[in-house]
Amino acid sequence: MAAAARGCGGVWCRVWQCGAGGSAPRGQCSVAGSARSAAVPAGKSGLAPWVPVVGLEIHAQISSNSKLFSGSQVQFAAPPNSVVSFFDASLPGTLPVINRRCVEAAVMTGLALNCSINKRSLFDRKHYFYADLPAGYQITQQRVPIAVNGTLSYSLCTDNKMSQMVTKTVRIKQIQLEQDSGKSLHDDTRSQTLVDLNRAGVGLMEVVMEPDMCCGEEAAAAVRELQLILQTLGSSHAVMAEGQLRVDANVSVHHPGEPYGVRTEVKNINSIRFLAKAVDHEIQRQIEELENGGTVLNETRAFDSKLGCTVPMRDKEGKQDYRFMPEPNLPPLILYDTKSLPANMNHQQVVNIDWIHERLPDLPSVKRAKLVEQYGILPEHSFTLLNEDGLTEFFENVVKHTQMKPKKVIGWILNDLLSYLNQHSLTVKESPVSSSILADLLNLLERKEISSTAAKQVLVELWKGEGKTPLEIVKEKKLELIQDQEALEQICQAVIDGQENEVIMMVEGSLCSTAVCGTKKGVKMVFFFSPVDWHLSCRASIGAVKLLLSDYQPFLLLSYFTKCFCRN
Ligand SMILES: Nc1ncnc2c1ncn2[C@@H]1O[C@H](COP(=O)(O)OP(=O)(O)OP(=O)(O)O)[C@@H](O)[C@H]1O
Ligand SMILES: [Mg+2]
Ligand SMILES: [Mg+2]
Repeated sequence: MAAAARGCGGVWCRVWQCGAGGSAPRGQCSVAGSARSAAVPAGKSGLAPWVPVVGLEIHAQISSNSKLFSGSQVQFAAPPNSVVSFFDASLPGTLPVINRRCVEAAVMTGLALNCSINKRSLFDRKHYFYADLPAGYQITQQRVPIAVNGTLSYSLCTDNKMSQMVTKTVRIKQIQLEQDSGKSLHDDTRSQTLVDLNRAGVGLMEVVMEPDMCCGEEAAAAVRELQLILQTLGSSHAVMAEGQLRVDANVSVHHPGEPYGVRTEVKNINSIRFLAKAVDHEIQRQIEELENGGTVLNETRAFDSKLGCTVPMRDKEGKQDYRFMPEPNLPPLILYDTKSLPANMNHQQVVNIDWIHERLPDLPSVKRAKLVEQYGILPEHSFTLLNEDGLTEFFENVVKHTQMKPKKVIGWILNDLLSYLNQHSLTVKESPVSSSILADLLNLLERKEISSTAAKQVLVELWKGEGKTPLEIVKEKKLELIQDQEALEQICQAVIDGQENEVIMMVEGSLCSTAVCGTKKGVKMVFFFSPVDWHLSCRASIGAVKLLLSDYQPFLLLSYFTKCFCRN
């Protein structure tokens, strides 16, 4: 299997072809790794290369206190069937009452995704039979949804380099309001299926994207951006692990210039990483199928994360007839804008699109631009800041409480804080070092009271979360920089006098510019000092002397340091 970049679309749009190199093993997605090559080897079939097409349907649970059409609570992980009203259980005689909050959340989301908001939308019944859908139908918006014709811009990096980012846009076909279903819990040991209706009737927004993407990486980046937007708006918590954001990935392949191929739909993917893998696997599977003379069925599949491949779902739907019909118990949903708002009504009595528009928070793209503008940080760093929940606030708090320049602060946040948190699987909010403690530490560094090597040592102590302040640790570990030149000279002299063998004294980093050579009892001494802050280097040198003499061949290190020195 070989893959290559499509000339016009840059590295992101890939053209696929089964080549002489043979197929990648089943279940492995070779997209990310191999798609960078520019050449397109001839296919087995001898036809033009394959173009993958990907379109997503994303179900976002609306963050609301109560359900879409009933007053029962929305509560994740509540005891089974503890938050179910008569309406949710479809008892006869119950009627839907629309939840204003859910409507506002959908309008907000539509506006944030540049959609046109329909001032008149309709509800329909979509019929299918499943144990966790007691009514036998779902109330959705099939004919006229609440929002249509939007766009979502998302960025992704080329060749795994954060510094080379490309921004792409996917069209949003529509956003529709609909009910979630209940959950079926299969107990294989007792051959039973238990039904939990807690989720039945929770408000969902289904965001339907046009088939504008072409690989798993793009799909993943688009969903991540959508997730950030929803979380910024507060219209959905969008936590995938809790099922608040579920993705159906539609995938097909075709030859350039030919109509789109038959699509398969990989249902209910609940992790961004799995989404990328599922899409890439499905593209590969379809190409292999077609190259081997088979056909792609219009079927529903699931992603098996253990095997890393998609598998047909047991409940193969084929072309299911949903018998859509207008929901007779709900009138058209009417929204207003400032122009159409009747004189005797205010925004509390109706949903006013303009009123919501004026109150939209800054979206992630705007926040990133502001971070770059305000703090002079690199665009790719603004992406990292927004990617971690709470990291932007952490960074801004540190900046507020330190004299260190934001450009330097970002290095400590991204290199030290983030790598520690990642290593220990902690969120920013769980960091043992708070933003104000980190700011205190950076202030000591900025005031040249400690070296950056010492600051890193202090940070190691701070991670232990023992409640000591950076200054206490500095004093305890005697890490202060000695500013008194005479005292420093005495220390150096003592080191020289104390050595019998050849001595190399190393500075911080490799920016050495001054060497002082001396001899005592015929022993050569070489010192390297930092050009900026010689006493700072001296301090490090003392530690280095011990290290060099005990752990390393002084001769080998000497040649390395001399190289450093010559370079400068
Ligand atoms: N040839 C294709 N290849 C890949 N994706 C496609 C193709 N044609 C359509 N799609 C995508 O399939 C999705 C269709 O979603 P839509 O909700 O309109 O219909 P559905 O899947 O039939 O309905 P349901 O909501 O019941 O799943 C869209 O995201 C669209 O971009
Ligand atoms: Mg759909
Ligand atoms: Mg679908």
